Amino acid sequence: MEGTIISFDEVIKQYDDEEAVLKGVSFEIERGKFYTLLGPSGCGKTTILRLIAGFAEPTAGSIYLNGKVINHIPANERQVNTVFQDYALFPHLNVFENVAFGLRIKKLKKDVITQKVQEALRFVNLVGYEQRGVSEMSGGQRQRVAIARAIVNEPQVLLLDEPLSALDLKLRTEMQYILREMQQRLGITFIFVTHDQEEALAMSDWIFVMNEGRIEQSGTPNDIYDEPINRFVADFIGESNIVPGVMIEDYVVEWGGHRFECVDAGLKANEAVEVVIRPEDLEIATLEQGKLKVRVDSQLFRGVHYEICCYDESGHEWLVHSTRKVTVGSEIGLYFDPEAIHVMRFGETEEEFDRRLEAYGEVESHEE
Ligand SMILES: Nc1ncnc2c1ncn2[C@@H]1O[C@H](COP(=O)(O)OP(=O)(O)OP(=O)(O)O)[C@@H](O)[C@H]1O
Repeated sequence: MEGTIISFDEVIKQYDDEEAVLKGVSFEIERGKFYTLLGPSGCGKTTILRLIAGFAEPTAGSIYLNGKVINHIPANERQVNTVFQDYALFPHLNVFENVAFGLRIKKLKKDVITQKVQEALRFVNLVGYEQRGVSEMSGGQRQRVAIARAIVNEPQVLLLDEPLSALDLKLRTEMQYILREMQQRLGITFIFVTHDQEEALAMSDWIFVMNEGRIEQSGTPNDIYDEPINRFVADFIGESNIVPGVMIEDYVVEWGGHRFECVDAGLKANEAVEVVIRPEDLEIATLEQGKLKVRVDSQLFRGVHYEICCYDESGHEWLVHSTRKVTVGSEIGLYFDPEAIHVMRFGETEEEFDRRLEAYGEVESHEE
């Protein structure tokens, strides 16, 4: 079923007399997609999950589930389940009993419970582990038991609070694939919390980037990576080179005393802007071919690429990811395509950014 399943309308959450943890958050979640709340520690991600689950109530604003306000509906009456960071499994129970727990509370018949638990275990690939104590399992296996326990209740929404953070890198990557695949097979809406930007980019249909109780930007992983709307998002999602510049006119931006062709438009002439170029979009070139002249300061081998730190004539630092090795101390050129430049307005909000893109689209279609 398509359509909105959860929405937040200007939700504020304040604990005691302290500064609000959520400062007016609005968003819509569509059925059957994989959403990620991404942001630094303390920005309010877990608070959003707690509000959706019913473990906390908003101070102001409304939360809707299937079109109905659920601000005061108790947690056990919402078709929502949570997988916590520490899995919250019962250590003294075996796998079967951990997964069956919620069903026993609902007093379902024994054979129905067995059938549902088997189905959930099949889903997470743990058939045969029914009698195993959860304390005798690996982190990844325990994670899968926690997921089985959540999906056995057939929730409409599954909330996952940093479920992979306790795993080592290899297992985490493996679980990212498994979770993503599981979400697509189940067709349940997943709302996943992480502070790991690579994890968010790899797994999500849609990302909300949060900072200090607000959503800074929302969009597909590509939107957010390619078109960050401000310095916070550009810095938080991947590594970026950010320089102050001036928009001369549509498709021409200037910084460090040089003008460059770009693909951005819709800003005011002579407007002060910030220019973003990703390190992997800078190519090592000769001094003649390069658009920027820089001196190589340091170079680190990172396995797939070299991470090269350079400085231009005005002392600005440029980070380059390249498979080519350079000589530290040498002068080199850096080449980039006009598409590699992304121009951001200072402190632009998401609404302003959307309006600018829309206005720009109208200009484009007039010209056709
Ligand atoms: N029950 C509570 N009482 C008072 N303050 C709280 C409570 N729960 C959370 N907070 C505060 O709310 C802010 C946001 O916390 P939240 O757990 O939502 O952030 P987060 O983005 O999930 O962070 P993390 O990634 O570290 O879990 C923090 O400053 C936290 O100290």
